[in-house]
Amino acid sequence: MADLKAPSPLVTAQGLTKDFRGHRVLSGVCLQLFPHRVTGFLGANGAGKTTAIRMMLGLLPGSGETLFMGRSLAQWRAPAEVVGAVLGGVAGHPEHSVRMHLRMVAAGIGVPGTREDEVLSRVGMQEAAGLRLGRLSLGMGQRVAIAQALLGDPRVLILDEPTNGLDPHSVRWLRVFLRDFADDGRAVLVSSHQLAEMEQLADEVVVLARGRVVADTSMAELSGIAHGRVGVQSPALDKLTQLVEQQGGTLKVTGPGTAGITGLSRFQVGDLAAEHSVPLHWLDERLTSLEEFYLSVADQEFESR
Ligand SMILES: Nc1ncnc2c1ncn2[C@@H]1O[C@H](COP(=O)(O)OP(=O)(O)OP(=O)(O)O)[C@@H](O)[C@H]1O
Repeated sequence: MADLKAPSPLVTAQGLTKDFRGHRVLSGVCLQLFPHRVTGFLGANGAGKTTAIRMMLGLLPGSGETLFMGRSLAQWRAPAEVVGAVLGGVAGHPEHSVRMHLRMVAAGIGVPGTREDEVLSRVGMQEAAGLRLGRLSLGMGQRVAIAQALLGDPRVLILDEPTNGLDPHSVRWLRVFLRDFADDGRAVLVSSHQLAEMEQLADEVVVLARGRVVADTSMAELSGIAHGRVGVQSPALDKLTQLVEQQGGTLKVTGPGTAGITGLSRFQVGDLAAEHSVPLHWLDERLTSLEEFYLSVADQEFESR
């Protein structure tokens, strides 16, 4: 039954597909971003996260579609009010002060006068307004990049690997900041290949492996699977669900063809599947990390192509 209270997504990306020189790097990627939610975009280096994010923002051509509150970004009169993006550190003239830089970006996107001080205070950088861009530490540069993304007061924030190179203090700050931003009814997409960090940052998670979504679930569910459930991949999950439930277990679908099972051991699940001719493409239990989980699924995906 449909959940009547489920909020509508602020962002819907569908069928994102991209080839680079005849090589497919994204295959039909779909994801949704919801208000009040921090969604993690998790995948190893080269999985396709940056490509997908750039396509969503209209910075890279390809097939598929991304709608922000029902419209493509190009249809919005003021896209900076819809989405802010952090795609690496702050890019500007190294001799410009932080304030000057933000003022110039604000003028470029049609944001009036004094908003730079407001966004600097949002990221705790009021004191740094007079510093030159070229003298900022990595962590400060990241905060200024976030301040820049906030200039248009966007409903959605998209950050590509924002924790790269950050010290633990800055990562903690980012967690609190993203939580506050989402609590205000906004949506966040944050990509990372660092699994432990993602577990702290995100409520929902979309796992990308070799250009495909291999899991789309809550972080709690994924952590549960990774840390002590039986994970399965099968083209016959409906039949497997019935069998598992008959045996007193529970099966939760976590992504295309993947699921987590509780209440049965992997031996029981394997035997049950064999007895009823349910094909299993992957079966594992008590994985120690999310990385093992998604690499196992990715390898299975890759081999079955
Ligand atoms: N401009 C390009 N030309 C050719 N291949 C590209 C280009 N950009 C990305 N790729 C390839 O596309 C694949 C996905 O890259 P992408 O940068 O999207 O991955 P990622 O998940 O963001 O990884 P990372 O964290 O390393 O940036 C990789 O195999 C990469 O080599």
